[in-house]
Amino acid sequence: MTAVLTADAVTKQFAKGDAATVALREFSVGIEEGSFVTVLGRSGCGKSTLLNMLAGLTTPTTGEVRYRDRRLDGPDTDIGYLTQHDTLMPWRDVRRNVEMPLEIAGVPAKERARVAADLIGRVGLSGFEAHYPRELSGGMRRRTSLARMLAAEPETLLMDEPFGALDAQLRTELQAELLRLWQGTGQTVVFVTHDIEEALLLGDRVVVLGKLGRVLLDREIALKRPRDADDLRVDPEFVALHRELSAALKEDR
Ligand SMILES: Nc1ncnc2c1ncn2[C@@H]1O[C@H](COP(=O)(O)OP(=O)(O)OP(=O)(O)O)[C@@H](O)[C@H]1O
Repeated sequence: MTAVLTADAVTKQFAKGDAATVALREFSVGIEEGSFVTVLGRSGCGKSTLLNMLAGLTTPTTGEVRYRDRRLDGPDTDIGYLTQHDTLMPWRDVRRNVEMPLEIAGVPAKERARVAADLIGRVGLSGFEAHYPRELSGGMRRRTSLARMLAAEPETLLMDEPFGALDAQLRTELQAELLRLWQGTGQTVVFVTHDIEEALLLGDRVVVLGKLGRVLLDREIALKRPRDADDLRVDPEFVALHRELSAALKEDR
């Protein structure tokens, strides 16, 4: 098994005036190529800080992050990042938002339009190409962001509670869509969530974090795919895993 993305004893400390906050202490992980890893943890345990470091956006205070055989010390076009909050350009419509990474990469206009149309269709937004972000619902904005991230064809996707702000029904829909889009691509995904069910529904492996990013549990999830949220809830294997993860989270008081 090859780890494509690794964090080796990373510590992140933020300084503010004379005070310092440690967000993550001596954290290590190896993410296998092609796997879907969910990182589960309570608010404030350092999940976003970790993802920012895996994205090359934040430099660790000590330790290092490596992508393939190189040290990551800045953003990398092989790594896509879907943040918690919308970062769509308000002055660009859906099509032009999705085309943005392709524009940056210098892809010719015709090819950009073709790729964007295909992705917009795949995330279920056909007919909304000319809508601006303010004219879309929260779920549609998330879909646009997802399409924009996929347009760059990153090998690795980092996702920070991307569906956290959505209602339960929409969330289930987007989780299913994400799995559909991911399956068979060979892309590596690191998906951060504070929701046990989401972590189990999506992941091949769940890493449970406690305070300061302490690894409370690192568990393979062998539940059969495709996974359906309604079926899973009554699956004894899922129920047992849910209990195990819930106990791990409680352990960290
Ligand atoms: N830029 C920053 N400056 C100072 N402290 C920070 C900064 N970013 C994060 N922290 C601190 O680091 C800790 C971890 O924050 P982080 O956002 O990584 O947690 P999280 O697990 O993603 O939380 P949530 O689930 O609420 O988003 C917190 O104590 C936070 O206050």
